[in-house]
Parts: sequence; C-alpha cells; structure tokens
Amino acid sequence: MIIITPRYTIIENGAINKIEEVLKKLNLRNPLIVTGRNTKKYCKFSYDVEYYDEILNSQIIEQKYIGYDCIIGVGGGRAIDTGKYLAYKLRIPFISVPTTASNDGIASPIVSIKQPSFMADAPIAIIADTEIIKKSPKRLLSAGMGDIVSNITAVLDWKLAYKERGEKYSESSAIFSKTIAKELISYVLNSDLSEYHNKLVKALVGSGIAIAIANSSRPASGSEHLFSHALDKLKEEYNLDVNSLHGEQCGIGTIMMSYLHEKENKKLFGLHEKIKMSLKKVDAPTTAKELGFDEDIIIEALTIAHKIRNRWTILREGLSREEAKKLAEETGII
Ligand SMILES: NC(=O)C1=CN([C@@H]2O[C@H](COP(=O)(O)OP(=O)(O)OC[C@H]3O[C@@H](n4cnc5c(N)ncnc54)[C@H](O)[C@@H]3O)[C@@H](O)[C@H]2O)C=CC1
Ligand SMILES: O=C(CO)COP(=O)(O)O
Ligand SMILES: [Zn+2]
Repeated sequence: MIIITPRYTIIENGAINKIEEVLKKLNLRNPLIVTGRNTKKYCKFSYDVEYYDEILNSQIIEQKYIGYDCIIGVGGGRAIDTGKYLAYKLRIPFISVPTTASNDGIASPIVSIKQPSFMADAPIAIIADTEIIKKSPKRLLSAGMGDIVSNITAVLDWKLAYKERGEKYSESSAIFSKTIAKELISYVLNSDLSEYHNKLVKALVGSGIAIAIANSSRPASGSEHLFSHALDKLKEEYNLDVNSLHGEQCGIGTIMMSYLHEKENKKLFGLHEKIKMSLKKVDAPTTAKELGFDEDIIIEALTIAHKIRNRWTILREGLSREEAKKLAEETGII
C-alpha cells in the first residue's frame, strides 16, 4: 500500500504569503487556483483562477487545463474538494489552502462531493493561514467541531465492524484519530477558547492524515456521517431549503450515535452528554430546530442512514421509525 501524506504543512498567521516559497520548493511554476466567490479575495496572486461551482457544473475537459502543473484549492470544503478532484483527474499535485476550519477535507485524500466518497491523493502541501481562518464566519468554525467529535463514534463503529464483520482495522490510526478528538473536546470544555481556531485547524489536519494512513475514511466517518449523508440526500430529494453545514450535521449525528454505543457499553456512560456540551460550548447546533430540519426529516434520515453505503456501524441493519424517534427524543435532538 502506498501512503501519501503532505510534504509541507504550514499552520500560522500569514501563511498564505508563503505560497510562492512552497511552489518553488516543490518545483511547481504554473498553478491554477480553484476557489469560491466568498474567498476569491484571498487569491491575490498572479495565477489563473476558476470558481469551483463552474468546474462542478461543466464537464472536465483535460485539454482546457494543459500547462498547469498543480492546483491550489483556496476556500471552504467545497472549493478544496473540487480542487482536489480536478488535480486527481489531471494527475497533478494539489495544494490545500483552507480559509476556514469547517471539516477535515483540508488534509484528507478523500473527495466527498457526492456519495460514495472516493480516495484521490492527499494534498502535497497544506498552507493554513490562521489569521484568515480566525476571521472566517464563526458558524464555519463551530461546524469544524462537529467533524472532529465524529472521530469518536467513527472509531467505535470501526472497531465494531472489526469485531462483528472482521473488517480490516488499524489500531494506530484509530488511536490517533480518537486522541485528536478527545484532546479538542477537553480543550473546549476547559478553556476560554482563545486558541480554539488554532487547535481546531491542527485537529482537522491530523484527522485528514489519519484517513490517509488508514487509506479509508473509517477513522473519521462512521454512523454519524451516514446520518449526515442521509440528510444531504433528503435535502436534495425533497428540495429542502435548509443551509445546514456538513460539520453541523455530523455533530448532531455524533450525539445520537454515541448514545447508541453507550447503551451497549457501560464504560462509555456519559459520552453523548460530554459531546453535546462541547458542541454547545462552541455554539454548534445540538437540536433539529437549531440545525434547521423538521423532526420528520431527522427521523427519516436515521432510518435510511445504514443504506447510504456498505459500512457496518452501530446502526447495523437499520433503525425502525419507532427506534429512530426514540433515539432522537432521548438525546434531545427533537
Ligand atoms: N474531502 C473530505 O475529506 C471532506 C469533504 N467535505 C465536503 O466539504 C463540503 C462542506 O464544506 P463546508 O466548508 O462545510 O461548506 P462550503 O464549502 O459550502 O463553505 C461554506 C461557505 O463558507 C464560505 N467560506 C469559506 N471560507 C470563508 C471565509 N474565510 N470567509 C467567508 N466565507 C468563507 C464558502 O465560500 C461557502 O460559501 C461538503 O461538500 C463535504 O462533502 C467534508 C468533510 C470531509
Ligand atoms: O467527511 C468525511 C470525513 O470527515 C469524508 O468521509 P466520507 O467517506 O463519509 O465522505
Ligand atoms: Zn466529515
């Protein structure tokens, strides 16, 4: 197995000014920037720029991109994912420049534009400017916490799949991923959050690297992500006007899935309450109402989540409507 991890990871104030230096070190000369409309203002370089939504809405014709020797993704999760995808299609390196810390796609080798997600290559470099990230909308930084607490249930699910289904499992990736989440939860619950944005970016980068080492999203995506993907599916199917974020949905999913794990393992007693408290402390949503969904949608998402992909989790063969309603009620989501 080949494990690809970033060669340069710069996480500091003003890091964006180091792009040229990093390009030089990597012997790259002609990048194409992929960004969004809200983040174009950070692309003050003399390189060509394309909007990620335009790339997603058109067919990628390789001839159009001849001459570029790398892609730089500047923005939130969608811009980064689109840049990563384009780089993968063109077989050129990808440099990740997050302008916020809303999910662990910053460093992961995964492209998750649509389900099922797929393994591309990890970024060759990550340039995370903490000055820009700190100023990004608070809501995006709260969502990032949801994508990190997810690691707790993702790892519990992964171990369950190993025990009940003999799935390949890596204890080192699992411990790495789980520790990242535990440390951030502990920091959030016991601090004034003055360094939250810094710790969050590092946690998200670590989580992406755990995915790269495992060569699977297993360390960071379990039943809580299945629930989030199910919500995305229902949003599209019913054309719902809800602008919930990936990390926010995953956070709510983690509260519910950790409760299911607690019921099967007394040692985990109190886990879902602790996760909920950490989400509340950073102002992330912890109820269906705060997330923007009707109760019925939450229940439906819980009943279809196990069918999203072939991934064994605490949901096993699925929840009935009654079980789903009870779970959402008992955890205070509805
Ligand atoms: N590849 C992977 O491993 C992963 C990929 N994802 C994907 O990421 C996407 C979600 O990403 P999100 O960042 O939650 O949403 P998003 O990419 O839609 O960003 C939300 C909004 O925030 C704006 N934004 C970003 N930085 C900003 C800044 N500094 N100032 C002002 N506005 C800013 C963006 O322009 C966008 O309008 C989903 O498509 C999800 O599937 C999520 C997790 C992991
Ligand atoms: O969101 C992710 C990890 O945080 C990506 O995982 P998926 O494989 O579930 O798309
Ligand atoms: Zn995620």
